[in-house]
Amino acid sequence: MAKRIDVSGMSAYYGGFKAIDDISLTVEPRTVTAFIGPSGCGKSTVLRTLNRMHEVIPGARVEGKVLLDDVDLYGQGIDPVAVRRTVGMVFQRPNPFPTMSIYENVAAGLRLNGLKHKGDMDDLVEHSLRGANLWEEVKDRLRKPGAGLSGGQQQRLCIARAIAVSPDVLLMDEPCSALDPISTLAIEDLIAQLKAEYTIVIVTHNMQQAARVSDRTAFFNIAGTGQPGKLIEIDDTARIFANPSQRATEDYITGRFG
Ligand SMILES: Nc1ncnc2c1ncn2[C@@H]1O[C@H](COP(=O)(O)OP(=O)(O)OP(=O)(O)O)[C@@H](O)[C@H]1O
Repeated sequence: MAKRIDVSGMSAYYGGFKAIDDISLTVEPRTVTAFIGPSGCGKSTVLRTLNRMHEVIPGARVEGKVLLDDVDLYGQGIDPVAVRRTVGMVFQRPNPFPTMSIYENVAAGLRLNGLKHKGDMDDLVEHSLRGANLWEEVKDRLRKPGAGLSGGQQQRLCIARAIAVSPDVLLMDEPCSALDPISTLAIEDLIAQLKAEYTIVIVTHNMQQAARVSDRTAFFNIAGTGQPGKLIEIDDTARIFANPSQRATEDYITGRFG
């Protein structure tokens, strides 16, 4: 059940340092939005505010609103753990649970959600691994350690783990930056398929990747070291790459800056 994300007037801090200033943007259900911009402009920080991972860092806080459909994720009585179940995340480095088997990596979140029935578990594990385009490669070695897979397979395992608990949104923080080109293409194909069911936001340093996988692109920038990151513009990806409305965006995507 893909949901719409609506960020308004959002600023994010690390202690006294304002890392993000007054961001507003909307992400429609069943679309892929890419966050691009130079290092330190706050792409990962914004991503982590979308599932309340930002505040895990001591002293970090968020101002403003993040709505998932009509629910304010920072509203009173909202459980951050429940938010993280609804808004799944895949990280830069594949991080399967190292001591767990392939099967258990996918099953772990389902067990936390209280699922006990073995037949249901088997079905959901298979469904999630198929959803992550990994089933055929691992179906005969489900009880082997997840850490024994290749980097690209491990990242697809992490995606299987993330989708197993049926999130509404998938956040991906440079999911291909540790992968070779073939594994990168496999993940990009997967993102194109997952879009049918999820709202996806991906941080990437790779312009071609943003152009290939996303419907919308958000360009962030910073005025200088120590300054907060700002959203410069968000628009259809084709437009951002062909005819952006801001000069800074054009300079960045044409490689004149950043
Ligand atoms: N845990 C942290 N504690 C303090 N400051 C942080 C922390 N994480 C990030 N920052 C700062 O917040 C700002 C934004 O960082 P962030 O990682 O969001 O940028 P980014 O655009 O994702 O960068 P990159 O492309 O290099 O990953 C930077 O100035 C960074 O130094």
